[in-house]
Amino acid sequence: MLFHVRMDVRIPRDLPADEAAEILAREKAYSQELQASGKWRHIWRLAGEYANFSIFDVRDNTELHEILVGLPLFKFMEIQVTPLLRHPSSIREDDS
Ligand SMILES: O=C(O)C[C@H]1C=CC(=O)O1
Repeated sequence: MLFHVRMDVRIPRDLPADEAAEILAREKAYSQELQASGKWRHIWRLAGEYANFSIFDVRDNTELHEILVGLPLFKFMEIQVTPLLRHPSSIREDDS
């Protein structure tokens, strides 16, 4: 199942810099591992925002939920999820 996910990152200004750096390093490793697995299919930065648009390709809602709650930055994020399905006019082979 494909999902579009918007993640807005809100790291508190008073979080110590070393703690923030450690969380961001774990976040990057976690994200890149999931990208390599194919479950996190795309990620884009939103210009001018500390946010991303991502596409996940996962088994079901439960797997997506487990991935999202496992994000090291999860407690500092606002997340919006939109389930996607193939458009009947699509000519692409890889969008379902
Ligand atoms: O920077 C972000 O958009 C938040 C987060 C998502 C993946 C990652 O490496 O960081």
